[in-house]
Amino acid sequence: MSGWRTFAWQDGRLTFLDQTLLPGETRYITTQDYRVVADAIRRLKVRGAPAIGIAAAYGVVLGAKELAGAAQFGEKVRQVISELAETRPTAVNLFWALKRQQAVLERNESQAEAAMIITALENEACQIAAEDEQVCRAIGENGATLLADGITVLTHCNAGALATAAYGTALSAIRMAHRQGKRISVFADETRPLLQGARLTVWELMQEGIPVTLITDNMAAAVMHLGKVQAVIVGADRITANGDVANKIGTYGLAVLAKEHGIPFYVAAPLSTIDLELASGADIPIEERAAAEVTSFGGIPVAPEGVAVFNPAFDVTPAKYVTAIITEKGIATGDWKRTFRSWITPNE
Ligand SMILES: CSC[C@@H](O)[C@@H](O)C(=O)COP(=O)(O)O
Repeated sequence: MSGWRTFAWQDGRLTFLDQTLLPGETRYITTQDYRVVADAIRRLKVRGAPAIGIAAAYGVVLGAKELAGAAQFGEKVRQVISELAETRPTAVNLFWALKRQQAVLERNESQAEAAMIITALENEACQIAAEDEQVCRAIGENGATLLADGITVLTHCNAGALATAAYGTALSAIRMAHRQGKRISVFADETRPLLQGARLTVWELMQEGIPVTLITDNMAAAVMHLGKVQAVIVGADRITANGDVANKIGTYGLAVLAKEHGIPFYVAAPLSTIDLELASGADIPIEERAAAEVTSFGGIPVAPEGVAVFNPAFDVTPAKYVTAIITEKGIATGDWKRTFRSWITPNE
């Protein structure tokens, strides 16, 4: 990637790229305050399921550092974990990463001093970030096997390096195929209301020299009908035991369209996005965001004041529309529950 990183951890400070300012400005925020991390997750300065988990894991470290020396240290760190868990409800990676930090706290709490617990939490956060980079690389290598030379793929939202520690998930597959010398072109949906496709996916792909064409969300049906797309590949915020997939609002429509046009619909995600505790997509909490995201565009009002707005940030694609789920362990093409169980050991 061309000289930018989603995260850096150095000398007890977290640095992250403010994604709300892209593509106009590449500005990093450096903080020692977990509240700044929580706020960044809420406001989508850090966004994308794996990236939210990584940011939250570092947030726990920052919170614990601030509490070093406080009475009832363990209890207070648990409160920081709860606060971070309140930031966004849909991406399960957030809760997966916080559970890992909670487990570190609980393993060390009875015999270790605060300083040792903080070191253990820091090691775990760095491990979560390092693992994500490896995992995304593996997802990309597995996903690239599905992308033939010369095809055009359509993607939605941003499932790229910005949404992870590096490489991305859906965009990792595209990246790896491109790096292998395959000629892959991309249609990027703009992804209303917050334009992750236009602002972030296009930015990432253009920096890597991958041919990308921007379309508005309502053009996807037409480009498929015109025979311009050979595969759809998206990321996920949560995948349930039966293979249902929550991802950015608009994904479900693309899956239905892909089926109608006989186009494969691929989902690329790490195992940390699979939630075996939920039986189906109906159980996934779907975040609803502020009306202003819909009633204005780039800060300019585009609807009469006071209009009623429904603004779900995600939708659920039923498993029957999913051709394959690409993970770091391999590619699932059905029999979801059994395949996921064979990949995920309890507590992983
Ligand atoms: C690898 S990121 C996968 C998903 O998190 C991504 O597709 C998505 O829906 C992100 O939504 P966002 O609201 O921008 O956090």
